[in-house]
Amino acid sequence: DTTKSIFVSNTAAAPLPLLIRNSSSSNCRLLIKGKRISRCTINNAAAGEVLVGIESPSSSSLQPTSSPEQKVYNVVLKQAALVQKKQSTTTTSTEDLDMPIPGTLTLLNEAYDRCREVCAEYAKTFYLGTLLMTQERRKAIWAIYVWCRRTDELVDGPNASHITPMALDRWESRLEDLFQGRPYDMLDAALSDTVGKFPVDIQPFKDMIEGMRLDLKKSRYKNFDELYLYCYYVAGTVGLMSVPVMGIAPESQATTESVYNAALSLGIANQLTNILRDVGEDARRGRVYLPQDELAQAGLSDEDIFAGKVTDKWRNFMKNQIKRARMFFDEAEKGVTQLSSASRWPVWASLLLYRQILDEIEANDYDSFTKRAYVSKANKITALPLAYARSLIGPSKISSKVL
Ligand SMILES: CC(C)=CCC/C(C)=C/CC/C(C)=C/CC/C(C)=C/COP(=O)(O)OP(=O)(O)O
Repeated sequence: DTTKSIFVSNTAAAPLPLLIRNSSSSNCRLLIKGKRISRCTINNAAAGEVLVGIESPSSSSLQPTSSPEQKVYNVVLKQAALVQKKQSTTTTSTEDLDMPIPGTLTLLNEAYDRCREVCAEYAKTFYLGTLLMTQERRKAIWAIYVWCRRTDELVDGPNASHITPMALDRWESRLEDLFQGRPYDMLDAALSDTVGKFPVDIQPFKDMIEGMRLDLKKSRYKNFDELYLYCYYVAGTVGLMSVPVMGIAPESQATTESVYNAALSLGIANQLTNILRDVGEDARRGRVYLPQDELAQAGLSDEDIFAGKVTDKWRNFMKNQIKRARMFFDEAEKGVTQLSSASRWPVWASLLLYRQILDEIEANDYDSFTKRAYVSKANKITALPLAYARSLIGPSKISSKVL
């Protein structure tokens, strides 16, 4: 196994090595060639310096799930295996033989229609993108979106202050029921139908609920390990849920696992971006979703976050955090080309648009305390054709070798 060393140029300082090794090398980790997902640790040894260390598991994934990314990686493997199993049995699929009970089809159509409305209302750009997908796929994405939104609303919505861990347990048993074909309400029925049609595993859904549990009891993250796990729970899971529906291009030679790793990275990148954008808003709710050890290394404390002053220490801290979020976007990019052609455009669009928020944070001189970085309409409009152009590039033998 080879060890690659590339350089990240960093303001005026000399370039510092960014070590990327693959899984069997010691002490360094990143998601390499689809072998495993990883997360990066940043040490700001001195102002302006960044060392992005990427450690690898010291042993195989058969070991007990001790570290966060081992835990996450096992979910990736499980989901990838399910997709492969489904692919190998599709020729004998009984899907079309299922006889709908009279009346259920209309109800189901209504359920999907309601999901469509919610998606169109709350995620306009993404909704437009889903219209490019096949009918079956877009309905499935709407159903997944609506379930995620409802889950998120349990802890973030108007009734959030009354939410108890017990309510989340009930939500989880509803989830188990719908996966077994026993939906509780109309919107659940749409998802129940979706998970019967596509090889979606229940684990990412359960993990998202786990993320909500975590959010109820935790408002500080000791280090990036802890933050990474949180980001997986609340956003990486969405990537894993989406790929079986979006589909991998039939001509793709990338491993299923590598595509899932990319999807996971996009979720993590989006969530990290969200966190960096919403520092002030979260602080006003008493929450700091930033790694405490990295804050301390940068000479910052919670008090500085609550005071909300943009200082050089803060700017340097943010530069490193933004760099890390961009690395996750870069990893995600490698997987988008492997998706089925109609799914690539909306994914590129969301990637390009969300990544631009990081540019906006920079343009705001890192003031995420009083400003909410957003992408202007003009920038949105230019991103869409760019996303479209990129979506025309599909898997090639060369790119699959890179993965
Ligand atoms: C890259 C490959 C192979 C596949 C794509 C897989 C996908 C769709 C990944 C994306 C996962 C995703 C959309 C995660 C959610 C992340 C997130 C932080 C959403 C923010 O939601 P809101 O809080 O509603 O956002 P705003 O506050 O910006 O409106």
